[in-house]
Amino acid sequence: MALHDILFLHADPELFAEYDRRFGDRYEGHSRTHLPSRFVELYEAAKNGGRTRTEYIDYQSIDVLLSLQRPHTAHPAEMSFYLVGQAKELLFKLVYEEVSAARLALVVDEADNASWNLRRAATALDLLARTWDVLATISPAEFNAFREQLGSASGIDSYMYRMLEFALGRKSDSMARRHAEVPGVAESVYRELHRSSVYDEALGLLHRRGLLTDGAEAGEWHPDALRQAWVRVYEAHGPSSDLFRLGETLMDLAHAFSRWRSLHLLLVERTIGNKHGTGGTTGVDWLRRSADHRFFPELWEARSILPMGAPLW
Ligand code: HEM
Ligand SMILES: N[C@@H](CC(=O)c1ccccc1NC=O)C(=O)O
Repeated sequence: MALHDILFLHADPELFAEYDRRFGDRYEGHSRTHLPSRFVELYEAAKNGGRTRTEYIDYQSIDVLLSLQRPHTAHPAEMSFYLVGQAKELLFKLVYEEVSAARLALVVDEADNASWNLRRAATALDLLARTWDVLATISPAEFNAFREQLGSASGIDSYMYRMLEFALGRKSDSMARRHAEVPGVAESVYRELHRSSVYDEALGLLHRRGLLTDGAEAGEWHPDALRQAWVRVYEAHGPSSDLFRLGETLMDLAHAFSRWRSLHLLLVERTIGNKHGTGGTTGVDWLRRSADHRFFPELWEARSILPMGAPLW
């Protein structure tokens, strides 16, 4: 069993004592909170008379999940950085799945079912936005202790994040290209790049319901027509309308996403200041521009042109 094998977070002091007895001399350089997973497995198996799994473990592959924490250094703060990064990826996937389900519901004219999925997506994004608080407990010096080991790895290459952006309608050839050479990933990223977004499908529904009537040029809606369509929704429809609820739930999602970006920017500024990013950008300046982006822009812009006075509903 090589010591650089999968490392496992475990709290049982008996386990450490046993490990020390057997491999104490090979322990050097490793955090005392981590042990090779194979060792833990065999130890648990011996203790349980050969039974190594429960239905709980099987149901969510907990053992596999907990064997995937492999920080590259022994610096204690790296485990938090690593785990939060993994947790964010899982949550991006959850948001992506819900957005995909909403897109499908819109294709078949089920606005309320779409809003139901979007509501869950927005709530998961709120949770994602709060995870920055955990990273804010890592001081700049703690982060610098292991930052070099990250090499050129950066969240900018999160393909789950990128697919989510594409599914929401922020398509970018240049961002897709970053994954073009990655087998097993490129296909999914490019499929999402070329698919209609959840916003495209929402606009399709507005069109079929008679709220978006003119302004299509070469298969693209004119932004004026889109702004007017949302103004019509807000003026003529209240909370009892499925289109009103769709508009406001899309807004909840866009709002939560923008909050995630702004809090990321703030966290990065407090942690690395004006240093360049590991992904090759200028860092905070680049993130500031990215934080200005809004999903479903005409929904935001409709706010500026909604007339004063009581609505019609
Ligand atoms: C101390 C922690 C972090 C710092 C200092 C940091 C810093 C940065 C910087 C400087 C960038 C710009 C790209 C670059 O040049 O690297 C970036 C982009 C990005 N980061 Fe982070 N980051 C941190 C944690 C995270 C975590 C945990 C995630 C979650 C997966 C994440 C997700 C992203 C994403 C998705 C982008 C691309 C944003 C976009 O395309 O608009 N970051 N980060
Ligand atoms: N771009 C960051 C590093 C970063 O975000 C990162 C690096 C390696 C693995 C994951 C990362 N971010 C998300 O989890 C930096 O410039 O320090």
